Amino acid sequence: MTKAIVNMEHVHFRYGHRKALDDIQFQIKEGDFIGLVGPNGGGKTTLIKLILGIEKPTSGSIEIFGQPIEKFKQKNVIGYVSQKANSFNKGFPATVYEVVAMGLTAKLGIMKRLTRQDKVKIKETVAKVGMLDYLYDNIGDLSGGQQQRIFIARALVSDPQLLILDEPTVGVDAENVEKFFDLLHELNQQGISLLLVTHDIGTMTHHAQQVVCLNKTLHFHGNPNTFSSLSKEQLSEYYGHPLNLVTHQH
Ligand SMILES: Nc1ncnc2c1ncn2[C@@H]1O[C@H](COP(=O)(O)OP(=O)(O)OP(=O)(O)O)[C@@H](O)[C@H]1O
Repeated sequence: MTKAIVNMEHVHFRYGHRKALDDIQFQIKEGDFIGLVGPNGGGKTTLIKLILGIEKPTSGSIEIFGQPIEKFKQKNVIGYVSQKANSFNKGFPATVYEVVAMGLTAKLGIMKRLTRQDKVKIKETVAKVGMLDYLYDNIGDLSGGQQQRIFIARALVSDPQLLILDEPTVGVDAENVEKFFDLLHELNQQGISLLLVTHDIGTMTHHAQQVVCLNKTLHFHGNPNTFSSLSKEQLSEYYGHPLNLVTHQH
Protein backbone atom coordinates (compact mmCIF):
# COMPACT_ATOMS: atom_id res chain seq x y z
CA MET A 1 0.00 0.00 0.00
CA THR A 2 1.25 3.52 -0.78
CA LYS A 3 2.48 5.30 2.32
CA ALA A 4 0.87 8.52 3.50
CA ILE A 5 3.36 11.37 3.82
CA VAL A 6 0.75 13.64 5.40
CA ASN A 7 -2.39 12.50 7.18
CA MET A 8 -4.83 15.05 8.63
CA GLU A 9 -7.71 13.83 10.77
CA HIS A 10 -10.55 16.15 11.76
CA VAL A 11 -8.32 19.21 11.66
CA HIS A 12 -9.85 22.52 12.74
CA PHE A 13 -8.02 25.82 12.83
CA ARG A 14 -8.98 29.28 14.06
CA TYR A 15 -7.16 32.62 14.08
CA GLY A 16 -8.71 34.01 17.25
CA HIS A 17 -12.44 33.87 16.55
CA ARG A 18 -12.04 33.48 12.80
CA LYS A 19 -12.55 29.94 11.59
CA ALA A 20 -10.04 29.18 8.82
CA LEU A 21 -10.27 25.38 8.53
CA ASP A 22 -13.22 23.22 9.47
CA ASP A 23 -12.92 19.45 9.99
CA ILE A 24 -10.31 18.67 7.35
CA GLN A 25 -9.65 15.05 6.44
CA PHE A 26 -6.77 15.05 4.01
CA GLN A 27 -3.95 12.77 2.92
CA ILE A 28 -0.93 13.22 0.70
CA LYS A 29 0.53 9.91 -0.42
CA GLU A 30 3.90 9.03 -1.94
CA GLY A 31 3.96 9.94 -5.63
CA ASP A 32 0.92 12.25 -5.50
CA PHE A 33 0.72 15.41 -7.62
CA ILE A 34 -2.07 17.42 -6.05
CA GLY A 35 -3.37 20.81 -7.17
CA LEU A 36 -4.90 22.82 -4.33
CA VAL A 37 -7.48 25.41 -5.39
CA GLY A 38 -10.07 27.58 -3.69
CA PRO A 39 -11.12 31.20 -3.27
CA ASN A 40 -9.06 33.95 -1.64
CA GLY A 41 -9.11 33.41 2.09
CA GLY A 42 -10.24 29.79 1.61
CA GLY A 43 -7.50 28.46 3.90
CA LYS A 44 -4.87 27.17 1.44
CA THR A 45 -1.92 28.96 3.06
CA THR A 46 -3.20 27.96 6.50
CA LEU A 47 -3.31 24.31 5.44
CA ILE A 48 0.31 24.58 4.25
CA LYS A 49 1.37 26.26 7.51
CA LEU A 50 -0.10 23.32 9.41
CA ILE A 51 1.69 20.77 7.22
CA LEU A 52 4.97 22.66 7.72
CA GLY A 53 4.37 22.78 11.49
CA ILE A 54 4.36 26.62 11.53
CA GLU A 55 0.86 26.58 13.07
CA LYS A 56 -0.72 23.92 15.27
CA PRO A 57 -4.31 22.74 14.73
CA THR A 58 -6.90 24.09 17.16
CA SER A 59 -8.12 20.50 17.28
CA GLY A 60 -7.54 17.29 15.32
CA SER A 61 -4.31 15.51 14.46
CA ILE A 62 -1.62 15.65 11.80
CA GLU A 63 0.83 12.85 11.09
CA ILE A 64 3.91 13.03 8.90
CA PHE A 65 5.10 9.61 7.74
CA GLY A 66 2.91 8.00 10.39
CA GLN A 67 4.35 10.04 13.28
CA PRO A 68 2.56 12.85 15.12
CA ILE A 69 3.82 16.11 13.63
CA GLU A 70 5.03 17.35 17.04
CA LYS A 71 7.45 14.41 17.19
CA PHE A 72 8.58 14.51 13.59
CA LYS A 73 12.07 15.99 13.46
CA GLN A 74 13.25 15.38 9.88
CA LYS A 75 12.48 18.85 8.66
CA ASN A 76 14.08 18.30 5.25
CA VAL A 77 11.40 15.76 4.25
CA ILE A 78 9.11 18.61 3.19
CA GLY A 79 10.40 21.34 0.90
CA TYR A 80 8.53 24.60 0.50
CA VAL A 81 8.64 27.31 -2.15
CA SER A 82 6.68 30.34 -1.03
CA GLN A 83 4.47 32.69 -2.98
CA LYS A 84 6.91 35.54 -2.53
CA ALA A 85 9.95 33.61 -3.75
CA ASN A 86 9.80 35.04 -7.26
CA SER A 87 9.73 38.68 -6.26
CA PHE A 88 13.34 38.74 -5.18
CA ASN A 89 15.00 42.08 -4.59
CA LYS A 90 17.21 42.94 -7.60
CA GLY A 91 19.94 44.20 -5.32
CA PHE A 92 20.18 41.11 -3.12
CA PRO A 93 23.89 40.24 -3.14
CA ALA A 94 23.82 36.45 -3.55
CA THR A 95 24.69 34.16 -6.42
CA VAL A 96 22.53 31.26 -7.57
CA TYR A 97 25.07 28.93 -5.92
CA GLU A 98 24.76 30.75 -2.58
CA VAL A 99 20.97 30.80 -2.64
CA VAL A 100 20.79 27.05 -3.30
CA ALA A 101 23.46 26.44 -0.62
CA MET A 102 21.07 28.10 1.87
CA GLY A 103 18.82 25.08 1.42
CA LEU A 104 21.57 22.94 2.95
CA THR A 105 22.70 25.33 5.67
CA ALA A 106 19.08 25.54 6.84
CA LYS A 107 19.28 21.81 7.41
CA LEU A 108 22.88 21.56 8.65
CA GLY A 109 22.97 24.74 10.70
CA ILE A 110 24.60 27.96 9.62
CA MET A 111 27.94 27.20 11.31
CA LYS A 112 28.53 23.92 9.55
CA ARG A 113 30.88 24.18 6.56
CA LEU A 114 29.78 22.65 3.29
CA THR A 115 31.63 19.46 2.38
CA ARG A 116 32.89 18.67 -1.10
CA GLN A 117 29.88 16.36 -1.45
CA ASP A 118 27.53 19.22 -0.52
CA LYS A 119 29.12 21.39 -3.20
CA VAL A 120 28.65 18.67 -5.83
CA LYS A 121 25.04 18.27 -4.67
CA ILE A 122 24.39 22.02 -5.08
CA LYS A 123 25.67 21.95 -8.67
CA GLU A 124 23.70 18.79 -9.48
CA THR A 125 20.52 20.36 -8.14
CA VAL A 126 21.04 23.57 -10.13
CA ALA A 127 21.58 21.36 -13.20
CA LYS A 128 18.38 19.45 -12.41
CA VAL A 129 16.34 22.65 -12.72
CA GLY A 130 18.17 23.54 -15.96
CA MET A 131 20.07 26.54 -14.60
CA LEU A 132 23.72 25.41 -14.47
CA ASP A 133 24.81 28.14 -16.90
CA TYR A 134 23.73 30.71 -14.30
CA LEU A 135 25.50 29.16 -11.28
CA TYR A 136 27.53 32.25 -10.40
CA ASP A 137 25.06 34.88 -11.60
CA ASN A 138 23.44 37.21 -9.11
CA ILE A 139 19.96 35.95 -8.26
CA GLY A 140 18.54 39.47 -8.67
CA ASP A 141 19.64 39.54 -12.33
CA LEU A 142 17.50 36.54 -13.31
CA SER A 143 13.96 36.64 -14.70
CA GLY A 144 11.00 35.75 -12.47
CA GLY A 145 10.69 32.27 -14.05
CA GLN A 146 14.43 31.62 -13.66
CA GLN A 147 14.37 32.75 -10.04
CA GLN A 148 11.47 30.38 -9.45
CA ARG A 149 13.62 27.47 -10.67
CA ILE A 150 16.41 28.51 -8.30
CA PHE A 151 14.00 28.57 -5.34
CA ILE A 152 12.85 25.11 -6.32
CA ALA A 153 16.52 24.03 -6.38
CA ARG A 154 16.97 25.53 -2.91
CA ALA A 155 14.03 23.44 -1.67
CA LEU A 156 15.25 20.32 -3.53
CA VAL A 157 18.88 20.34 -2.42
CA SER A 158 18.08 18.68 0.91
CA ASP A 159 16.23 15.80 -0.86
CA PRO A 160 12.62 16.41 0.23
CA GLN A 161 10.00 13.74 -0.43
CA LEU A 162 7.22 16.30 -0.65
CA LEU A 163 7.53 19.66 -2.35
CA ILE A 164 4.92 22.31 -1.62
CA LEU A 165 4.65 25.20 -4.06
CA ASP A 166 2.52 28.25 -3.31
CA GLU A 167 1.41 30.05 -6.51
CA PRO A 168 4.64 29.26 -8.31
CA THR A 169 3.69 30.55 -11.76
CA VAL A 170 2.47 34.04 -10.89
CA GLY A 171 4.28 36.45 -13.22
CA VAL A 172 5.69 33.65 -15.41
CA ASP A 173 4.81 33.84 -19.12
CA ALA A 174 2.76 31.09 -20.83
CA GLU A 175 5.71 29.38 -22.54
CA ASN A 176 7.70 29.24 -19.32
CA VAL A 177 4.66 28.02 -17.38
CA GLU A 178 4.63 24.97 -19.68
CA LYS A 179 8.40 24.43 -19.18
CA PHE A 180 7.87 24.83 -15.46
CA PHE A 181 5.22 22.10 -15.45
CA ASP A 182 7.57 19.87 -17.49
CA LEU A 183 10.06 20.27 -14.63
CA LEU A 184 7.40 19.44 -12.04
CA HIS A 185 6.43 16.30 -13.99
CA GLU A 186 10.10 15.23 -14.11
CA LEU A 187 10.44 15.70 -10.34
CA ASN A 188 7.23 13.78 -9.79
CA GLN A 189 8.54 10.94 -12.01
CA GLN A 190 11.64 10.86 -9.81
CA GLY A 191 9.37 10.11 -6.86
CA ILE A 192 8.87 13.57 -5.33
CA SER A 193 5.28 14.21 -4.27
CA LEU A 194 3.90 17.63 -5.12
CA LEU A 195 1.30 19.90 -3.56
CA LEU A 196 0.72 22.92 -5.75
CA VAL A 197 -1.41 25.89 -4.74
CA THR A 198 -2.78 27.83 -7.67
CA HIS A 199 -5.64 30.01 -8.81
CA ASP A 200 -5.20 28.83 -12.38
CA ILE A 201 -7.72 25.99 -12.40
CA GLY A 202 -7.37 25.38 -16.14
CA THR A 203 -3.61 24.78 -16.12
CA MET A 204 -3.79 22.82 -12.92
CA THR A 205 -6.53 20.42 -14.03
CA HIS A 206 -4.39 19.71 -17.10
CA HIS A 207 -1.25 18.87 -15.12
CA ALA A 208 -2.12 17.60 -11.64
CA GLN A 209 -3.27 14.03 -10.95
CA GLN A 210 -5.67 15.13 -8.23
CA VAL A 211 -7.52 18.32 -7.38
CA VAL A 212 -8.37 19.52 -3.92
CA CYS A 213 -10.82 22.39 -3.53
CA LEU A 214 -10.71 24.12 -0.16
CA ASN A 215 -12.98 26.80 1.21
CA LYS A 216 -12.76 26.29 4.98
CA THR A 217 -14.02 22.75 4.44
CA LEU A 218 -12.65 20.35 1.88
CA HIS A 219 -15.27 20.51 -0.86
CA PHE A 220 -13.62 18.26 -3.40
CA HIS A 221 -10.69 15.82 -3.55
CA GLY A 222 -10.51 13.77 -6.70
CA ASN A 223 -9.85 13.48 -10.37
CA PRO A 224 -9.14 16.69 -12.39
CA ASN A 225 -11.52 15.61 -15.17
CA THR A 226 -14.34 15.18 -12.68
CA PHE A 227 -13.52 18.61 -11.22
CA SER A 228 -13.50 20.21 -14.69
CA SER A 229 -16.88 18.70 -15.49
CA LEU A 230 -18.57 20.10 -12.36
CA SER A 231 -21.39 22.49 -13.17
CA LYS A 232 -20.86 26.23 -12.88
CA GLU A 233 -23.43 26.26 -10.08
CA GLN A 234 -21.58 23.55 -8.15
CA LEU A 235 -18.22 25.31 -8.48
CA SER A 236 -19.74 28.65 -7.53
CA GLU A 237 -21.17 27.01 -4.42
CA TYR A 238 -17.72 25.68 -3.45
CA TYR A 239 -16.16 29.09 -4.05
CA GLY A 240 -18.93 30.99 -2.31
CA HIS A 241 -19.26 33.33 -5.29
CA PRO A 242 -20.02 33.03 -9.02
CA LEU A 243 -17.11 31.48 -10.89
CA ASN A 244 -16.42 31.57 -14.61
CA LEU A 245 -14.07 28.73 -15.33
CA VAL A 246 -11.69 29.37 -18.21
CA THR A 247 -10.37 26.05 -19.44
CA HIS A 248 -7.17 25.89 -21.44
CA GLN A 249 -7.01 24.11 -24.78
CA HIS A 250 -3.95 21.87 -25.16
N1 LIG B 1 -2.25 35.68 10.59
C1 LIG B 1 -3.59 35.73 10.48
N2 LIG B 1 -4.35 36.29 11.46
C2 LIG B 1 -5.69 36.32 11.36
N3 LIG B 1 -6.40 35.82 10.32
C3 LIG B 1 -5.70 35.25 9.33
C4 LIG B 1 -4.26 35.17 9.35
N4 LIG B 1 -3.85 34.55 8.22
C5 LIG B 1 -4.96 34.26 7.52
N5 LIG B 1 -6.06 34.67 8.18
C6 LIG B 1 -7.47 34.47 7.75
O1 LIG B 1 -7.70 33.07 7.62
C7 LIG B 1 -8.47 32.80 6.46
C8 LIG B 1 -7.69 31.87 5.53
O2 LIG B 1 -6.57 32.55 5.02
P1 LIG B 1 -5.48 31.86 4.09
O3 LIG B 1 -4.36 32.85 3.92
O4 LIG B 1 -5.14 30.53 4.61
O5 LIG B 1 -6.28 31.71 2.71
P2 LIG B 1 -5.75 31.38 1.23
O6 LIG B 1 -6.67 30.35 0.69
O7 LIG B 1 -4.30 31.06 1.27
O8 LIG B 1 -6.00 32.76 0.49
P3 LIG B 1 -5.33 33.38 -0.84
O9 LIG B 1 -5.81 32.54 -1.99
O10 LIG B 1 -5.90 34.75 -0.86
O11 LIG B 1 -3.84 33.36 -0.66
C9 LIG B 1 -8.80 34.16 5.86
O12 LIG B 1 -10.08 34.54 6.32
C10 LIG B 1 -7.73 35.09 6.40
O13 LIG B 1 -8.21 36.40 6.51
